[in-house]
Amino acid sequence: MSIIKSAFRVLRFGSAKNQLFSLESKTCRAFSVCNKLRQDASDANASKINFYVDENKEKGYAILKLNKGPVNSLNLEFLTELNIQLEKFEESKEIKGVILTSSIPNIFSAGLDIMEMYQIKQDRGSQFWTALQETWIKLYGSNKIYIAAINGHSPAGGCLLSISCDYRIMSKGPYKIGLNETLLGIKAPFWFRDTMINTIGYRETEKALQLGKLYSSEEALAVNLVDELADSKDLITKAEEQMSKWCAIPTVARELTKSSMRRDTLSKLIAQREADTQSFIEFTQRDSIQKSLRMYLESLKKPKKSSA
Ligand SMILES: CCCCCC/C=C/CC(=O)SCCNC(=O)CCNC(=O)[C@H](O)C(C)(C)COP(=O)(O)OP(=O)(O)OC[C@H]1O[C@@H](n2cnc3c(N)ncnc32)[C@H](O)[C@@H]1OP(=O)(O)O
Repeated sequence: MSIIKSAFRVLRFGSAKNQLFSLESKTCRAFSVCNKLRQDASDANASKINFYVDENKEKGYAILKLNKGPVNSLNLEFLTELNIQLEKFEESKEIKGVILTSSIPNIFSAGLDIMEMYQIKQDRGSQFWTALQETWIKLYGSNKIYIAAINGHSPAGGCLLSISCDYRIMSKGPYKIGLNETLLGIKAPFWFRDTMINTIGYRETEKALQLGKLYSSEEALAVNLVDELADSKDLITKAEEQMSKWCAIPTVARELTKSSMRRDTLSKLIAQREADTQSFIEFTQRDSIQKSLRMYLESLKKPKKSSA
């Protein structure tokens, strides 16, 4: 939204302005549908702490630590809470940037909660998908600086969260990151795909998405899926060093540059959010998809084989 707003300020006249205005108002309508949901989510989760926020107003940035055990899987309530927090950051005058990480050792995020796609009612499915779209629009379209400190596994939706940031540092270790949707029998949505293309390029994305490739941290560095590796103990320090560097850049120039790079990709989804939600519902209701999801869920729940 903020990027759309910045773009709106720059493109004062002509059809581009009208187009952005229409995109913005569609987005606002979709956001207002979520307002009740947000209230429900904050009531239901009043006693749980699904993330921690550590704001350092003096330095001008915050650290947001995902904390929804066991694996930070993204369900409707969690996404709704996150969206509220992202909005708070966006509105903050003191916060220039956010380091996005996880408090769960070895796990950044396991991606979408598969239970939100398996045997769900249409209403819930559409609320879930709308909330996910909103998270991506807020993160990818943010005027703030987002640095992902990827402290562990980051498949599928977890990878999307990190590639929606401006810079990624990943812990060295036996961790995997990538868009592995085909391994679940599903196709990555076009906006996941486009964010990946913008990060690692067309050809690498074409291979990665078809193969459902999960990259090791070294492989991820080699294809620019992440920008830097760090020992786990140094991850946050390195992210803070990087954040100081980004914060030192003149704000308006950086924001306008970011928005000019991301506007087209964002506009594509903003222009067709409802159709995209319908397509998610239609796709996930297919018997073949439900069967694939069931098998994938079973494989996750199988007792792990001993490596000895
Ligand atoms: C047209 C539109 C189509 C729809 C497109 C939607 C796109 C989808 C994007 C997605 O994000 S789908 C989710 C993809 N995620 C994964 O494939 C990751 C699966 N998880 C793992 O590989 C591992 O859990 C892990 C992240 C590597 C962590 O391993 P670890 O050994 O530490 O933990 P586990 O024992 O495997 O898991 C603990 C516990 O959590 C459950 N779980 C794991 N991931 C998910 C998940 N994504 N959703 C729901 N539940 C998950 C796992 O089953 C275990 O449960 P219990 O056995 O303890 O009950």
